[in-house]
Amino acid sequence: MKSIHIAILGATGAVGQTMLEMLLERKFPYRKLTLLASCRSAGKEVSVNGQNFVIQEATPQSFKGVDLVLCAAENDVAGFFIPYAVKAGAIVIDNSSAYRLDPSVPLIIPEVNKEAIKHHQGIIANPNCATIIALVALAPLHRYAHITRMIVSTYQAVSGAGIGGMKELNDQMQALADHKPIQTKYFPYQIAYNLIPQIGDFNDKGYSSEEMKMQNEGRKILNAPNLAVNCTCVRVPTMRSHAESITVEFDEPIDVSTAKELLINAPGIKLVDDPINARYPMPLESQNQDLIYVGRIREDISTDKHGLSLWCCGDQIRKGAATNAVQIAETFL
Ligand SMILES: NC(=O)C1=CN([C@@H]2O[C@H](COP(=O)(O)OP(=O)(O)OC[C@H]3O[C@@H](n4cnc5c(N)ncnc54)[C@H](OP(=O)(O)O)[C@@H]3O)[C@@H](O)[C@H]2O)C=CC1
Ligand SMILES: N[C@@H](CC(=O)OP(=O)(O)O)C(=O)O
Repeated sequence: MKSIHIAILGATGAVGQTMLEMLLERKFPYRKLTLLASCRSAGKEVSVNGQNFVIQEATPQSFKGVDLVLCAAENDVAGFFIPYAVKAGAIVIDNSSAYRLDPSVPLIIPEVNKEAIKHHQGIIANPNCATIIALVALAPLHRYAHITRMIVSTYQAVSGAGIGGMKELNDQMQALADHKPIQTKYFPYQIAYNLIPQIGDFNDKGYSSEEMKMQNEGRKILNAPNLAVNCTCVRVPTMRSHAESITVEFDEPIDVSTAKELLINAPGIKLVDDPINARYPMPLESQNQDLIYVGRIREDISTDKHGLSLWCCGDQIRKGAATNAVQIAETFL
């Protein structure tokens, strides 16, 4: 693809705005850029790096002549518009979970399984943000010794729920400071000064939809249908950058120093692992950038199987969504 007309669907949202920033920051060589959102935003101007862009209302006709669509809308909006975009001949890189488990749709993290892009039939899916963060950190280890089991607890920032989630935390902090009643809309309970162990709906075994993504998407991305995953996802009152505690079992021995060596040279990772000097990944350090921070790497002392535990943090709007999608788009240049 030489001279690209690219569109962002959901361009006013947390992910869509960051996609726009990433296209500009990474100097993506587009010929034309179309920004689409709901009728509520039509005509609004957005400004990024001193450049102004006007938002258009998305309609089924919006995709005529578009080569690439970066979709940053919720499942129902993505599910409605994407078939029109594909019919119009565009390649769609979708951030929603609408198509992720469709066998005809590659589910891509460029650092992990870029080669699968070539099987696309018009749609390429961007994985769940917590899954991207975990797998960027784990893939270099998995290439050395296969991961057979993962036990994960996530600490997910409010921005994972979009622009509305960030506003809700800010508003609640302000209301509490002003001794006013707090409002909840995006989260089921007060999130300020709280933790909420629910992201998505629960299945009949008691796991939330967010927790099942780590298993189902992880198996597809790693091409490991028998990978055993037990995940607990928690919403925490941080603004940006998810954190994860991960314990993994491997089919072969892998010691802590080998794991550190593999990670220090791996793309997309910053190893911050010096606990004696209180250096470990934290969301305030990993936010607003694309690197996944990994640290606290240690032997799993609870088992004599080959196990390691680690802790990682990553900005889920950047590498967990917008940048991952733009990296996929760059493979079409
Ligand atoms: N936030 C995150 O960390 C991550 C989000 N994702 C996924 O990315 C997608 C977007 O999430 P996020 O940016 O957080 O959400 P936001 O709520 O911040 O943004 C939603 C976007 O969708 C647009 N939209 C809503 N309804 C329509 C419609 N009828 N027609 C066209 N556009 C519409 C909104 O436009 P308007 O402003 O006009 O309403 C807005 O641009 C979701 O699928 C989410 O699951 C994936 C990984 C991480
Ligand atoms: N659900 C994630 C963000 C997200 O949108 O994920 P997904 O695209 O898988 O729904 C969170 O709330 O932190």
